[in-house]
Amino acid sequence: MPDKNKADIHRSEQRPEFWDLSMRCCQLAGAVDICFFLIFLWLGSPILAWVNVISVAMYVYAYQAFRRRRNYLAVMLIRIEVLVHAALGTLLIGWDSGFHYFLLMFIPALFASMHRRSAWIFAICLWAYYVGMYVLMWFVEPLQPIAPKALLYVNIFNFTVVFLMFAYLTMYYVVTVTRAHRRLARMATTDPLTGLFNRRHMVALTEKLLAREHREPGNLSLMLMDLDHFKEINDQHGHELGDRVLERVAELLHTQGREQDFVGRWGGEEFLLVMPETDPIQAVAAAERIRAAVQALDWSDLQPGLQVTLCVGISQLDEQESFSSAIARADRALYRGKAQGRNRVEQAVSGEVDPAQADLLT
Ligand SMILES: Nc1nc2c(ncn2[C@@H]2O[C@H](COP(=O)(O)OP(=O)(O)OP(=O)(O)O)[C@@H](O)[C@H]2O)c(=O)[nH]1
Repeated sequence: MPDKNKADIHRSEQRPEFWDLSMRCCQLAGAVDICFFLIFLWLGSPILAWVNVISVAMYVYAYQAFRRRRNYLAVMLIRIEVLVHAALGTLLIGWDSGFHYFLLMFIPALFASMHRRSAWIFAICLWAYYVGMYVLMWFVEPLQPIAPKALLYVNIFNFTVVFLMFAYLTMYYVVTVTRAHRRLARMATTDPLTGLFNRRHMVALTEKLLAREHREPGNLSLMLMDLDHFKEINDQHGHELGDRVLERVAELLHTQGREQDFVGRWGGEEFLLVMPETDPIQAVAAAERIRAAVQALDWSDLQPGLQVTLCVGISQLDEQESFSSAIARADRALYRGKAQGRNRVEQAVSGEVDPAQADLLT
């Protein structure tokens, strides 16, 4: 493939929203030009009517070019159409027709599609073109004038179209940018496989909670969970099936928490459930419920006979204790559960881990 084409395709994959918006512009502009064709036929201005047929053809072609990702060609077609159409409309029926309003639509498009320096150069050229046309029409009479009332209607129509297009495109742009922001925020805070919060976000959420907890101590419980013999599941049935197991367990954990709890993927096959306002008895009961629910999961659709269990380590935040220290205690409890045969819930001992060592674990 020639390098130029490759570069064009590469550019087309950047800022997809802009190209999507450009395709919408083609549809809108094509529809407006069909209206113009009918209006100018009715007003008895056949040259302008047929100019609009050419314009519609150019927009159809530009739209097809966008679909084939030939964005450079499409953008050139649109630019030529708008520049020539505005100039012809103005020359034929006068400045008061308002065809020059369409040139203003270029300004945001230039800055959205080009490097800043090129955009400024084009914007200055556009300004010169606009002012040149205005000055020219001071000295030249329209070549195919229409009745003053008709001119007023054309002006109002053009103004309204540009007004609506600006409003619509701005709204579309804002919606697209907001959606992109949300997508980025979701990607930054969730684990792509399970859809649960990722470790970084869990730390951030819990730290926030801890700040409140240290001001007004309550009962904050941490539940660290780790699937048993997960390496064997991967080794015996494949990594793909291992991923499905993680997804299904994550789904279950997501449904088990209360409204104030939050759950995330802490590591490979480790999960963390943070439970505010939960005393040790409630935490153990919740952990037992989860342990039993995981054990009871039905895997027959994925791998008949598969059995999945997990161990849970629970810790309660001690007064003025750091998050990493509480997690480290839960981790110790968890591995006690592993050592005692797995598929178990274990409670951490208060003050079990030296907070200095605990920092190494998060
Ligand atoms: N399929 C899959 N496997 C993962 C993922 N992340 C980590 N693992 C695997 O999880 C396994 C964890 O194994 P170990 O740490 O030895 O623990 P285990 O086999 O569960 O043993 P115990 O925890 O002692 O019961 C490793 O084989 C990792 O490759 C993942 O996203 N998908």
